[in-house]
Amino acid sequence: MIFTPTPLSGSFLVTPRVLGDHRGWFMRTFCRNSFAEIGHHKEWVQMNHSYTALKGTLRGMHFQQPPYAEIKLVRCIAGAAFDVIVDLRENSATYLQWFGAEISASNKQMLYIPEGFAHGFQALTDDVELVYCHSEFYTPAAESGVRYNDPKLRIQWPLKAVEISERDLQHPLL
Ligand SMILES: Cc1cn([C@H]2C[C@H](O)[C@@H](COP(=O)(O)OP(=O)(O)O[C@H]3O[C@@H](C)C(=O)[C@@H](O)[C@H]3O)O2)c(=O)[nH]c1=O
Repeated sequence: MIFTPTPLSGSFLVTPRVLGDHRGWFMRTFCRNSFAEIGHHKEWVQMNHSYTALKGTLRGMHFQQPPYAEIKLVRCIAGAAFDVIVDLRENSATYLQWFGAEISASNKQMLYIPEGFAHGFQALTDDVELVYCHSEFYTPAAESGVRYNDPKLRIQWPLKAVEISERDLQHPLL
């Protein structure tokens, strides 16, 4: 597994080692020993899976408030997505900066998102499926978000945003 730091400290693009043979391929998507290299020691307590039908659909930007802040490990298993994180750690040198990367079923990359970040994505194809590992339980009372088009963030989404949920349109501006 290769951990490539993003410009936002503590977050990584994770490239699994794909072992191919005449049957197809095999890869490890999480290993406690490998992830210890980047200081990950928490347990995953929830795994989620979402399906997004239409290209251009945007979900985010989501996070949970402390004490339910969570680490997420996001992987795309069908289609492709532009995955985005925003650093919301007030004491961070990259506070309010964003980072985005294409994750897809074909590049098999994952994004490791520490606590203190908002996360969202835009579907780059129809029929996008994401799977998530979470270090905290879903806690509706702690759910929070920032607006995908907040002028203070100026996230460069690759496509016109469509099919945004009512909740995501209502997130407060920074
Ligand atoms: C996240 C979540 C949602 N739900 C419910 C709430 C709602 O009825 C339905 C759909 O939820 P949402 O509209 O929040 O789904 P979605 O917009 O896909 O939410 C996801 O967005 C991306 C960007 C993330 O980072 C994820 O952590 C998660 O917040 O599922 C759960 O039951 N458990 C969960 O863990």
